[in-house]
Amino acid sequence: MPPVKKQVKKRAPPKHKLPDPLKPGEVLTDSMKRQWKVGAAVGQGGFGLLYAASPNGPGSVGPNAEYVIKIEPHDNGPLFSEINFYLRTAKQDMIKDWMKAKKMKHLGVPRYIGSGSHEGKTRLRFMVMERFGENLHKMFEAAGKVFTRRDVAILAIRLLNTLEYLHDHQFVHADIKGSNLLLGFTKDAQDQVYLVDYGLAYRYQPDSGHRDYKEDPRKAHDGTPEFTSSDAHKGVPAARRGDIEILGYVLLQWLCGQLPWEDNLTNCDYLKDQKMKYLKNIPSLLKACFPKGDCPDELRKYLEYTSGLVVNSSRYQEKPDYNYLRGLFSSALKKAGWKDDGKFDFLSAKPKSSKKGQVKSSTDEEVQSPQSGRSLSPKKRAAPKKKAVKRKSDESDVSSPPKKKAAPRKKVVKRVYVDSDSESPPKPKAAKAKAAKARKAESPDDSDSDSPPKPKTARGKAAAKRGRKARALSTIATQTSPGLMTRGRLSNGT
Ligand SMILES: Nc1ncnc2c1ncn2[C@@H]1O[C@H](COP(=O)(O)OP(=O)(O)OP(=O)(O)O)[C@@H](O)[C@H]1O
Repeated sequence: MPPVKKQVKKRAPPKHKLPDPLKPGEVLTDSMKRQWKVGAAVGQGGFGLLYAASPNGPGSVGPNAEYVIKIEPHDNGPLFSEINFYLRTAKQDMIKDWMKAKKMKHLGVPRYIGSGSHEGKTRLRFMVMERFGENLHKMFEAAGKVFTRRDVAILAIRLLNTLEYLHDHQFVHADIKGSNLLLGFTKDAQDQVYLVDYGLAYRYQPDSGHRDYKEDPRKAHDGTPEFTSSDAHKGVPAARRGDIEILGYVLLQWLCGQLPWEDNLTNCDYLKDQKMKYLKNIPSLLKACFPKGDCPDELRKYLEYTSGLVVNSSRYQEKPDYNYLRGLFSSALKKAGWKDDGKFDFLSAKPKSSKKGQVKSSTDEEVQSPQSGRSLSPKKRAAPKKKAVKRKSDESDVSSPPKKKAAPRKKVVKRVYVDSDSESPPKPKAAKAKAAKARKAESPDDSDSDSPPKPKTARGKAAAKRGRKARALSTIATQTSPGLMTRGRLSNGT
């Protein structure tokens, strides 16, 4: 008799819901008893709403308020996970000390400001953040879907700095992409880039040591399809090399306009096979992306390094060579005589209107306005919005993108929330009190994060039962324009 194939049952993901909106003027009190007044809505994610906010005081919250409050229903998982990440890694002193030790002027990790719970019509969880401006995906679109080689080199160095900090603090981000990279809010801070959305951040190296390499098809394909790492496609826990790989795809897209697998983003197995095929043969990837053969040298070397790091499971736990990778881009800048002054070329291509994420407000002009009198890269100006992704013939620094048509945007994507404190994830009621106690001891200043959301899925319950990390999945129907979608988020302006 032929062996009976074991059926792997797919678990239904939990449905995350959006919170009831707050009214302007509402006051929230965080776990440190600081009061925050809510202003206009400034953004919306798949699970939460964002409002401008100020420390409570007389008058209403102005359009230039320095803070943002992100809210989610109390029993949602992602914000709980995100707050946990911030508490562990993004306290102001930690960031300050790191910058001092590394002699850095800027680090793209947002500082933790505060968090708490709020009893309104329903119970909410909230987090106070620094306020940021436009996201890089919008800048990329506004620039005609190409960034200059100079901008990409500066961004690569900044992002490698950011990743090194996260990795040194036991976390990986696992969802690096333009729409999660925000510029500073004020005109003075427009040359600063912050990595946000830690809903997928994963503690790859808890105190007990680095996680083991283990493929699990049930957990496969987490992340944003075009950038998902090959480990994630195989259901392997996220590790440092995955962030390096994801960043490589982001840099590649910025330089060539479109990744070769963007023609079929709905098929995760296709994406996995394509990435594996190209990772094993970087020249073929470069040929597909740069048919004229003009791939910048630093990107080629970055991708070759990444290929060596990720194709073999034996290098899963390896610490990436951040210095080598940064050096590739700083040498390119030096060679071309470009300064890393942080004044990006793409700032002169202004996004037309805020569709989603950034709700248009009177401050939009300030956030998006080009740097006056700013000279562009030696070779070219950014293309006008919506122009075909083509480079002028004199643009020797970058080359034409692949001509493939992007497939209609993936309809259903998986949003995975991995509790950043993977030892104390959202747990079922029975385990909740125990987890709360442990968490409180770890995070004494966060009275809120001691009450994690209850998992509503068989998966969460099973995970808790087995005493291992909990993960909450959600699948939300999406149909969006390429790149704008973040996991499970309707980002087509609706
Ligand atoms: N600190 C901030 N200041 C200003 N805007 C922000 C800030 N953080 C996030 N945003 C904007 O709000 C939107 C939603 O943010 P975020 O991605 O963190 O939410 P989310 O619910 O986790 O969404 P996603 O569906 O992408 O996971 C984004 O478009 C982002 O540009």
